[in-house]
Amino acid sequence: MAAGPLAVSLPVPEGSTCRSLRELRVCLVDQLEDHIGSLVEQLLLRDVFTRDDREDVLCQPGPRARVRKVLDILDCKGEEAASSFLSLYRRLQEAGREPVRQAQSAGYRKVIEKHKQTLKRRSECMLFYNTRHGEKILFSEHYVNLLLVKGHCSLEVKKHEILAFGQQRISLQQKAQEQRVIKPQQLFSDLTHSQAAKKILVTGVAGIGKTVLVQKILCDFGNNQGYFNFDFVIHLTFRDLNLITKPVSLRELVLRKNRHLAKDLDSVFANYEKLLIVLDGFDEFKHYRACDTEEFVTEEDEEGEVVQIVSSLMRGELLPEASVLLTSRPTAIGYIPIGCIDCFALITGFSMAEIKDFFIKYFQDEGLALRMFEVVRANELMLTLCFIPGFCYIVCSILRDSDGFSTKSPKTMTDIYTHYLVALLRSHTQNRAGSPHDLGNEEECLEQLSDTVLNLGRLAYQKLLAHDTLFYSCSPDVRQLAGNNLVSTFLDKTTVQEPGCSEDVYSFTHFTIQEFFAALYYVLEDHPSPDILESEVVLGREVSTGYLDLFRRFLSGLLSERNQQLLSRHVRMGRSRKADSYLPWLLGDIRSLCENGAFILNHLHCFFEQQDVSLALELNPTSLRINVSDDNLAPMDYGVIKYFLNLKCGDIHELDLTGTNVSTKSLMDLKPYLFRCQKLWLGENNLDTEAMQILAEVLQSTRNMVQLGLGWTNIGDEEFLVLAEGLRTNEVLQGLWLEGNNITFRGLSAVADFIPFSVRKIIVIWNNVSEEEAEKLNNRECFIADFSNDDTWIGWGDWVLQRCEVSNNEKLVTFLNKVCNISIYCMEIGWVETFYSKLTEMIRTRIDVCSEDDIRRKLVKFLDILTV
Ligand SMILES: Nc1ncnc2c1ncn2[C@@H]1O[C@H](COP(=O)(O)OP(=O)(O)OP(=O)(O)O)[C@@H](O)[C@H]1O
Repeated sequence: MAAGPLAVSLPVPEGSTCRSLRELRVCLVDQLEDHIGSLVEQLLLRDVFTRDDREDVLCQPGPRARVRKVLDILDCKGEEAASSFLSLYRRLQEAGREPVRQAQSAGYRKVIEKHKQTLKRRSECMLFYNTRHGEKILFSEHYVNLLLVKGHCSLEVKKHEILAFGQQRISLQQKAQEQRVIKPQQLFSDLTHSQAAKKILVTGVAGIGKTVLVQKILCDFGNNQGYFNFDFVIHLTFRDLNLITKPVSLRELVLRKNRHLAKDLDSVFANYEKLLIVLDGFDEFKHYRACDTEEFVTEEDEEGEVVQIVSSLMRGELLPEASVLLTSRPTAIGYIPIGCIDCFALITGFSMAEIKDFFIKYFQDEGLALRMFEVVRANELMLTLCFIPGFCYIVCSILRDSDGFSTKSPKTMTDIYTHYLVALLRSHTQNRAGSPHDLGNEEECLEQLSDTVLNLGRLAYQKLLAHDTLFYSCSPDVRQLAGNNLVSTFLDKTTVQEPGCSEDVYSFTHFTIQEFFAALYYVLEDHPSPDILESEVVLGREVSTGYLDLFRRFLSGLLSERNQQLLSRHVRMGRSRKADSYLPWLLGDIRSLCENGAFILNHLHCFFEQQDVSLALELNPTSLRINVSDDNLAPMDYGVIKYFLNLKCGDIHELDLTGTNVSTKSLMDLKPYLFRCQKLWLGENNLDTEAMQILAEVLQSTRNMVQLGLGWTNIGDEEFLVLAEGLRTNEVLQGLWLEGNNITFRGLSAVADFIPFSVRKIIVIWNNVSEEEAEKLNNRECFIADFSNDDTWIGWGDWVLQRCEVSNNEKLVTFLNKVCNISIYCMEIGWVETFYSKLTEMIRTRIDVCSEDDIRRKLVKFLDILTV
């Protein structure tokens, strides 16, 4: 039997709720037997019941036994659960007091069923950005939980999210919102025991899943999974509403896509408190700025402009008790009359578990999915944006087509961001209000799109140079953009509440998107002002170290031929003249970095972005020194290093992996290249026996390695002895740097017998060696256990000074932190004094030309230390 409202209402006694329920038990069983199904679902939804509780109830024989089971469980759970139950009960009571309406009739029930079947059919397939014919994907098999949060997010949280990378970005997402996450059904339920929300606004950035959430609601409703408060859900999209140019009535609007309701629409409207109207994509509405109209339509048959009908529904002037769910990107919500919204919810996308789930559902083969997921997890930059389902989807489709980036393109980060940009441009400009496609003129369309992209790019570029990630709506460059529809695809808006006023703050969805747009602007604009790279070239120094790394990588990728071609199909661009000057500049820079041993990692990324193996032929440095030290290397960093080293064969004069957090696995991956190294620096990493085993194998057969640096790597006797095995057959090693480890005199003595002839020094200062033992070691030919060996240390000092010379300011500070610390107490040794006075000189010169205040301050501090 179908459940109707309660026929009789029970007076609920005062006092303890549990006790009251016990007293009312017999009557409740009578009253609730017809409602038990939906009641249990509601209890589950409010987290009063667990899934196990529900199972316990549902396996009882018959509805009366189920009610009794519910009451038993509530009794065990205590007061809070009993109160929640009571509030549900009261709602049923209230419904019971209302006059028995047509809703009860069998005919009405049949229409509900028919409508549900229609929604079920319409929502059973998932439509992706680029689904093609024959690619029917079942919604239920592909839907992944979305994080849906009630209430607004603070600016502080926003700021963190924009800047955080990779895993950190994704877990921030989860942590910040854990407390407020709700399920889609809870949007409509009365969580606070007050009145249920009737007018609900769901917002979130482009591609975050607003439309998919709507589909989820329709699908669940069609499948009788929840939403029992509603008899009908009517789905309207603003994209469709835009096509209506004449006055229209609500009845006509509904019937356009719901002909099956033609005969029964009166009943649907008559029961409007059981009706949910979903309006999807407010930001796409042609008239979204005119919604605060005061001209209302109050009857469902009254004709009016579409905007009047929409606004009347939102404000409750038309079908006052009907529920309305509105979705919109954040940038347009300022045009929704504030007073009409009861509940505000934000979709924040996926956290790590959901991203993984998405991959599993996408690839439909768990093994493959997990492999692909690992590819993404290893790529910080790619992972960063995966909180947006739309991006996740694009990444997956690219991974599928390119077999995990191993064979075909796209291969680089810029490729992925460009695909994302193109997909959004394509998907969200079609039929979009005021979009160029409306003009039906390809040329004009391209023009407008290009202008918008250029304007967005200019904003991104200028704000990047000013180190800004949040842009206030009052600034003219933002105001100029705010009215543009396409802009909402890429900008996010947060409204900040200040005492007495509120202010809109814009940001790109993520900082990386801003960096990407800034680079795009640099490519598209003939004379960007200021020209960041120009000033670098002219002034001969980097404007802001590190800060522009990602901008440069994107720039290189965007200047590559393949991305220029892809983009030119969607935005107006000639072959950028910048590419002609950029490549010689990049190659020239890489050449000198290889020769002087300065930090090269970001340049290698730029080189990788080009994906042009022929470039390697043009690059012939006199020596190959690869310095990537003092940066925590991510798997994608190793990828670009290996890419470069594969193209440049021959000896590697120096590979500096100091302080990179290199793992044993990465070392294993790098093994083929280690054989080619003449000098290998692995200091300041935690190395274990397995890592030593790898190095021992390299030492056994290398014909190249003359210097191996393992200072401060936390190795003790055990690890050292594993390494030493490799020395037995080695004939080329000259210097082994073991300073700052835990090796004992015993360990060192044990290897003394088979140290190869070639070895001239083994530096063992700061190990587990007493002064006396150090003395003994110093007397053996190659051990150096203090600073008295001038030859060695002068050589070391020269290397340090050269490294300082070629380091940019940021790297220099990191480096000075280490070398200024070492041994002030050794000042009386001759070479130390000379070394420090040269260092002081170098710092002075650097201070003179330093334009960055914070760096200058740090340099002055070092100077103070050294000149005491
Ligand atoms: N919950 C989800 N489960 C699986 N895939 C999802 C989910 N949400 C979104 N997606 C994927 O992301 C894509 C974009 O989602 P959707 O169109 O719902 O975003 P949107 O927020 O409506 O974006 P816009 O504001 O640009 O219209 C979908 O086509 C789908 O591929």
